[in-house]
Amino acid sequence: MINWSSLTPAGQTEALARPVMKNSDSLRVTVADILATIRQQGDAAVLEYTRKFDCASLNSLPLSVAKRDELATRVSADVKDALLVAFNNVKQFHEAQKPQDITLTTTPGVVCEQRFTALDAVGLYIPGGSAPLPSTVMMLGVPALVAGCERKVLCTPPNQAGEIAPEIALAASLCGIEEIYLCGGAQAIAAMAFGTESIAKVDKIFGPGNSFVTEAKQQVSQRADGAAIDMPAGPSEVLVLADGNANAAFVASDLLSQAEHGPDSQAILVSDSEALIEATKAQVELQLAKLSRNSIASRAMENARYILTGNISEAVLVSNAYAPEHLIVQTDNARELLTDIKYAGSIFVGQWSPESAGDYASGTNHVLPTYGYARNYSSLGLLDFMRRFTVQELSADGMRNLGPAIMKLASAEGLDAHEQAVALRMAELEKGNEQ
Ligand SMILES: NC(=O)c1ccc[n+]([C@@H]2O[C@H](COP(=O)([O-])OP(=O)(O)OC[C@H]3O[C@@H](n4cnc5c(N)ncnc54)[C@H](O)[C@@H]3O)[C@@H](O)[C@H]2O)c1
Ligand SMILES: N[C@H](CO)Cc1c[nH]c[nH+]1
Ligand SMILES: [Zn+2]
Repeated sequence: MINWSSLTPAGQTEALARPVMKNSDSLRVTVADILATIRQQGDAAVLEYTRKFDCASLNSLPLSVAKRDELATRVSADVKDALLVAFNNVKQFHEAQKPQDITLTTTPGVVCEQRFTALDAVGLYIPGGSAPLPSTVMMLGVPALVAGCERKVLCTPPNQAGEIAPEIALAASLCGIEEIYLCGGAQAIAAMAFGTESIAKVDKIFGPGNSFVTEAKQQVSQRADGAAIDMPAGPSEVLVLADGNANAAFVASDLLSQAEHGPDSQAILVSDSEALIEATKAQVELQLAKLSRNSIASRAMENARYILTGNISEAVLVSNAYAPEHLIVQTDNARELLTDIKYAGSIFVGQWSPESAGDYASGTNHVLPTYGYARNYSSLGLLDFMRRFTVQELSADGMRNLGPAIMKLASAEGLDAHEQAVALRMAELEKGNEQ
């Protein structure tokens, strides 16, 4: 247990350090090598990396729509029903995010508009190294569907049989995704960003993944010939902020639900109650022993932090300093604390709101900024799949009204051609030529 007030500022920074950031230099080099190889060798290199990292020997990357649909029939009826519940909630919540166009007359005769249009080609990365995630298909596929993106390209690592999980196939079919490629990791990101013989380049890449995927997304987004990305969404994180009245079993289960994603996941409990921290630790041991992914979760829990604060206000400050991907608030006055919480990807309020609800089925998006990027990035939403652009139209009167101000500003900046573009029109209007 870490006693927050006994730490120096440097100690506080160290206590909130993310574990995966430590080997970032070698990660950068490994990923840069993979990207360069895919740019030079295309499909052949993607297939080779797939053999190496996913132990799947494939002859080609696409998975046909017929195969997608055949795999989807293997999903059991109850899982299909649950997927439909989740699909409908996620769809409703993202449909509610549809933006309104704006049309405004700023000066008589000067009309300004803001319009929205769907991105053409989007790349959807679905992690699959450790667990196939059909829920992530919906978190990316539903907003792409609601936005109306023309091409939806899904890449996910194949299993050793060279297939994908039936649930991923069904979720893809619900979202109308017809282009599926069997590849994962940095090589899949490179293939979508630069294009290969079989995968045409996309405009923007979405989706979470491990540190190789996250680093690859960062690198392709920095190249002119690469692609835009949604956000850095890497290994899962959860911070639970709880007071002495919280249910220790609930708190432990929330910490473990993220720990089981991967050994690099991070789980943090911040509380003003030493008793709650001790009870949670005991619950973690009890529950951990029964998990099927015990060894993964145990390794992640080696990086877990239990932080004791003087009061709940200080706990909120700790949470803001960490800027967690998920913040679960289990205190008596959970909703009241919302006004003081500045940075978190998604917030779960009260003891009946486990992170699992948002991960699967409540309707909010589970693709969220990690590594502290919740400070300046937002949770994924419909607008990320759209472009915003403006339109303007000046009538002759609009030109008469606004022209003098434009000419004055152009002249002040010493930009004669700008001034002339207005002056020529004003001269025509003075001659009475309005057509
Ligand atoms: N932030 C979010 O919104 C969110 C949502 C869901 C999942 N996640 C996270 O996504 C991650 C999924 O990770 P995963 O590993 O299960 O699947 P993944 O699909 O992200 O990664 C698997 C790929 O990693 C590559 N890889 C593995 N070892 C490698 C190596 N030594 N060198 C180069 N490449 C290598 C391989 O290409 C493999 O196909 C988890 O950390 C989970 O917490 C985050
Ligand atoms: N917790 C993950 C986001 O960090 C999303 C997820 C998918 N399946 C279960 N959980
Ligand atoms: Zn999860």
